[in-house]
Amino acid sequence: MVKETLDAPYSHYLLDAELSQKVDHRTTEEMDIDGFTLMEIAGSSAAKKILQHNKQLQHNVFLCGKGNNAGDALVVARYLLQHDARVTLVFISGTDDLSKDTQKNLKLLRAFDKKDRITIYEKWSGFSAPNNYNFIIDGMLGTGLTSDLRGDYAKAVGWANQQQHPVLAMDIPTGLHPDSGEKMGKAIEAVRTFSFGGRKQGFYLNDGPAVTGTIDYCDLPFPNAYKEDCKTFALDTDWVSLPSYTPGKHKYDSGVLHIVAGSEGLTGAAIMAARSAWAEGLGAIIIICPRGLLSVFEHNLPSVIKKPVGKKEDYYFKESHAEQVQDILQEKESSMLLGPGLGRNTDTISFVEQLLTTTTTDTIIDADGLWCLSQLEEWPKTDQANWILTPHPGELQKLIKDEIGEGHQRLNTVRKLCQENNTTILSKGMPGIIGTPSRKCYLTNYNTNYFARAGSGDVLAGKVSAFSALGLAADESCAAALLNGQQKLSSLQKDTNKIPEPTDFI
Ligand SMILES: NC(=O)C1=CN([C@@H]2O[C@H](COP(=O)(O)OP(=O)(O)OC[C@H]3O[C@@H](n4cnc5c(N)ncnc54)[C@H](OP(=O)(O)O)[C@@H]3O)[C@@H](O)[C@H]2O)[C@@H](O)CC1
Ligand SMILES: [K+]
Repeated sequence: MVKETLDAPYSHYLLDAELSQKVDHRTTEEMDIDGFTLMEIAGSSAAKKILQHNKQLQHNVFLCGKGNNAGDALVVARYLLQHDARVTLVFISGTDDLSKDTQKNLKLLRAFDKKDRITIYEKWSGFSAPNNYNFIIDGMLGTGLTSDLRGDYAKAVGWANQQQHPVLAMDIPTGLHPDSGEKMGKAIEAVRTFSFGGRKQGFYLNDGPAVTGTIDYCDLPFPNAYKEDCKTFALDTDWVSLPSYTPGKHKYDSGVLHIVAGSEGLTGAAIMAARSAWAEGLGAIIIICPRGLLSVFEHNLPSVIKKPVGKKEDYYFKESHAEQVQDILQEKESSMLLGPGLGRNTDTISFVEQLLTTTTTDTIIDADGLWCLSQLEEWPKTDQANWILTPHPGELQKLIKDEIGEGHQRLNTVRKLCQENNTTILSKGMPGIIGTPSRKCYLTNYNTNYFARAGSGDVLAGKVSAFSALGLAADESCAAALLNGQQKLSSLQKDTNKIPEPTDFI
C-alpha cells in the first residue's frame, strides 16, 4: 500500500449534496438540534459577515425558493431589517408551499417589521425591482437542486445575472450542481457564497470557480465524525506544510533523484525537470540516458551526475538497457523520474515495461513514460513499487483508453484509477487533482490554467520527484509541488503583470 500522509482539517472537507443532507439529518436526529436552529446559525453568521463589510445597507432584494435555502435568506433579511435596511422578498414559487422552518422564519420576519419596511412579491411575474438597492441575496436553491432550472427560477437567475448589483449566494449559487460544479441550465453568478457547514465539491469543478465568487465558510455544529465519509478535500497552503531545505552531511544523504530520460531531439524536457528538481535542494541528481546523448546533458547540466547506458550510437532507450538501468538504480536509495523526452520507439515501450516490471524504486511517471504505459495491455507494477503518475487530460484519456470529460468526470476517473491500481495520480488541469489509493482526492484552490504552457509539465514533474526524493509520501509530494507552484504564482503576480513562463516556476 502506498503510504498516505495528507490529513485535511475539517474546514477543508468538500461535501457533496448527499453527504450535506446526511450530516444535516444525523445532527437533527441524533443530536436533537432542530433544523430551525441550524437555519438560524447559518443565516445569522452570513448576516454578520455581510454587516461587517457593509455598514450602510439601505435596501436588499431577496430571491427565495420554497425550501430551506430560502429560510437562510429570510434569517439574513431579519438581521438586515434590524439594521434599518429595507427588504424586498420575491418568492419564485409563492408562499403557500414553503418548508416548515422557512414558513416559521417568514412569520418571524414579519413580526420584526414595525416600520413597514418589507415588500413581498408572491410570484416572479409581478416583481418590479426597487430603484436603489445594495445586494441581491440568492436564497432560491441550495443542496435540494435536482434538475435543470425550471420555469421562473431560470428567469430569476437570468435577471439577477444581468443586474449591476452584486449577488450574494446562500450556501450555493442557485443552479450550480453541488457535486459536479455544472450549471444546471443556468446558474447565479455570485460575488460571494456563504457556504453552510462545509464547502461544496462543485465550487472547485467545472463552472464552479467562475460562479461562486469569494467563498465564506460558515460553521455549523455538525459533529466531525459525521463527515468521515468525505473523500474530497480542498488543498491549501494553510494546512499543507512545504518542506524546508535542510542540508545533509553528504550529497547522498540529502535526497537522490534518478532521471531516466531523453531520446534524440527530445532532451529539453529532462533538462527542465532536472533544473526544477535541483532548485529544491536535493543532494544529487543522476541522469540516466542513452549513451549517444551524453554530450547534450554534459553541456547543459554541469551540476548533474550522468550515467549513460548502451553504446555510443544509442540515441533512445532499448529493452536491452533495462538491466543496466536497474543496476544503477540499486546503487543508491532514491526516487526515479521516468519519462521526460523518452520518445515513442517500440523498443522504448519494451524498455519501460521491462524496467517497471523489475523496479521497486519509488517512481514518478511523466510524459512519454505515460505514453509507453498507455501502450501496454497491463501495467507492470510490482506490489512494492510506489508510483506517482502525472498525466495532463490528454495523457489520462490515453491511459484509460476512453473519454474523460471535464472536472467532475475527471475527478471520478482519477479516483477509480488510483484505487484499482494502488497508485497516486497528480492529474493536471483546472483544478489540479491528486488521487490516492484510498479514493481520497485533493483539489487545488487556485487558477492552475497558468500551467497550461509547454514546459510547465516538466517543471512540475521535477518538483514532485524532488519532494519524493526528499522523503515525502506520494500524496504529500504532489501537494507540495502544486502548492509550490501556487506560491511562486502569487509572488509573481504581486511583483509584475507578466504572463508566467514555465521557467518562472523552477
Ligand atoms: N444541510 C444543512 O445542514 C442545512 C441546510 N440549510 C439550507 O437548506 C438548504 C437545503 O434545503 P432543502 O433541502 O429544503 O433544498 P433547497 O435547495 O432549499 O430546495 C428544495 C426545493 O427546490 C425545488 N427544486 C429542486 N430542483 C429544482 C429546479 N431544478 N428548479 C426549480 N425548483 C427546484 C424543489 O421543489 P420540488 O421539486 O419539490 O417541487 C424543492 O422544493 C441548504 O442548501 C442550505 O441552504 C441550512 O438552513 C441549515 C443547515
Ligand atoms: K442559493
